[in-house]
Amino acid sequence: MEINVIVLAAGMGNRMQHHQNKQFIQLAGYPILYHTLLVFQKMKAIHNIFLVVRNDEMSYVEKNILTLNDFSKVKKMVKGGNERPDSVHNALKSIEGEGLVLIHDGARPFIKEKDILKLIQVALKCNAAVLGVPVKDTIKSVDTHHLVIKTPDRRLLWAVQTPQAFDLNLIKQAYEKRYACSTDFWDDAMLIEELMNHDVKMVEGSYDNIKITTPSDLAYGEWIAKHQTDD
Ligand SMILES: Nc1ccn([C@@H]2O[C@H](COP(=O)(O)OP(=O)(O)OP(=O)(O)O)[C@@H](O)[C@H]2O)c(=O)n1
Ligand SMILES: C[C@](O)(CO)[C@H](O)COP(=O)(O)O
Repeated sequence: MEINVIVLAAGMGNRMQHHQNKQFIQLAGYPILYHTLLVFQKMKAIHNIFLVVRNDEMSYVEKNILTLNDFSKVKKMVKGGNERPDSVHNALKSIEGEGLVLIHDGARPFIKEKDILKLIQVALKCNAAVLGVPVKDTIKSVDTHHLVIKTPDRRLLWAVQTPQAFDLNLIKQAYEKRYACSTDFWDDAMLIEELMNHDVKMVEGSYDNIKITTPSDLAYGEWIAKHQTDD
């Protein structure tokens, strides 16, 4: 069974307000994207990595990141699209055959091997699984005037992360149908939930698996890099 990973690195990083793509910023001495790729490169269970980057950044990545280690599992660099789902769709089109695909944000460098393995085990059984953590804050739903509509039962709320793992054909079919999705969708699993009438299983991950999104995440990221353990 082939296990493929799509690593997404083609965003603009606007919320980071940095002159460079946020994935190229140094964290614990290496570019963020380097850390992310290395986790998957080192795993026996992972066969192929499809790295999605912006067209004008392909040669930068080739020269400045892929040369920092043995990244032989990176089978292809795929051109990113305007929005995250366009980037995912481009990558899915370049993966052939059958198997599992894990979709991961390049901006989540603290993903742990043990959580990926747990996710894969579940996805192999049920074809669609995501990593997440129970929310720590109380969440309120509000209307456009910020009037509180509802306070959902916190015990049932999880913050979803990546990787998200799917049977390759299932997620390909979902992406083919995505223009039929009437609402915006925020992650890949939402397409499976909304368009494929298929269950998605939540797998408990780690709070450290943050997405580097705003400048304060960099300082927190340095702290995580120093203190992270395998458990
Ligand atoms: N067109 C896009 C948009 C996003 N991504 C990737 O998807 C991941 C999650 O997106 P996010 O953190 O929102 O990144 P950006 O879109 O770059 O951030 P921003 O919204 O601040 O511009 C990132 O690793 C990003 O590079 C991508 O590959 N292609
Ligand atoms: C997919 C995701 O990382 C799950 O938390 C998240 O939804 C990506 O959102 P963004 O707006 O692209 O940061």
